[in-house]
Amino acid sequence: MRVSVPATSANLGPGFDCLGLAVSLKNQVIIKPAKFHSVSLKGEGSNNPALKDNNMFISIFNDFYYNLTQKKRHFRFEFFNEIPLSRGLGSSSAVIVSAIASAYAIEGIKVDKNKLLNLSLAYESHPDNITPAVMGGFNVACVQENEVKYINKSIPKSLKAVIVVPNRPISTQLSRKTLPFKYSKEDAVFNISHSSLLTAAFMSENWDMLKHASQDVIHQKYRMKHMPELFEVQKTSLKSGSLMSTLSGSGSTLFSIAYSEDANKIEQALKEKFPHFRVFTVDFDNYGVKIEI
Ligand SMILES: Nc1ncnc2c1ncn2[C@@H]1O[C@H](COP(=O)(O)OP(=O)(O)O)[C@@H](O)[C@H]1O
Ligand SMILES: N[C@@H](CCOP(=O)(O)O)C(=O)O
Repeated sequence: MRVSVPATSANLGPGFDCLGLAVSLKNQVIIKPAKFHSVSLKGEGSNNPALKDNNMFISIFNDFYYNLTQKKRHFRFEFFNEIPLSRGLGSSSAVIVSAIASAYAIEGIKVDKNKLLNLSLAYESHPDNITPAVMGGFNVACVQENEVKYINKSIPKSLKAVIVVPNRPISTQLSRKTLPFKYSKEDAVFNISHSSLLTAAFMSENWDMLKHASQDVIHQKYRMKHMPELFEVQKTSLKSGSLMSTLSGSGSTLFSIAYSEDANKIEQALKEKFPHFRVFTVDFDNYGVKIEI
């Protein structure tokens, strides 16, 4: 049984805790029944011993598996991770979604994507990462009475994501603590209007509007000041032709969207200026979690 989940970029500037999209960078896990518990880990996180001994995927999987079957069994878990940890690309959402999907799939129990999304909500209370991780594409989501209400839309092949991953992680939990407790009415209006415009731009494929619509005043500046180089990354990306450039989730990744034909030029400019950061270009993912039994 194999499950793969895409990385996600949440907020997209003004859409704090409500907008997110999926990119074709994936974590994959293969699980087989076995005589003894064993774990193999390749790719991101493979040099982190804690992920072998105390793995969030395995504890969520075990809880769900036991609740579903009332049985305790041993498995071999083979992880192939492409999503960098704690860099704002939804690594924790990918773990949550894939662990729950796997517990169902290993027993051959079908779980529809809406149910999977709402089960994931118990572990990740803001829906802007889990929705694209499950559904793929661009997503607008909110939570009402413990249920995610969302609308999603595919992103065309004519766009690519240019991603800059700094060498320092940022924990989502800690990063949220650096944000103000209160905002002015002006800041609220600024973000509501820009987030609405950004949503309309994605829905109508009005890509030239992204640059104007992706502005935010409620979270990026507070977070990016802890890594001031990110302001330069953002400027360089926009100057080199990206359509928008925003902090990915809570950071530290800077995420840009570009027309496919401009992506290479933007990637090269960023690589030249920020040789100590990882810079790469990927497609968008319009499918979301994939379960193969
Ligand atoms: N591949 C993985 N396997 C197990 N746990 C993971 C994995 N990726 C992330 N995690 C867990 O999620 C935490 C990172 O979550 P978070 O700070 O929200 O970062 P992100 O922005 O990448 O979602 C890690 O410290 C680890 O506990
Ligand atoms: N809306 C959340 C998104 C966190 O995304 P992550 O990928 O950094 O976990 C926030 O801004 O805190």
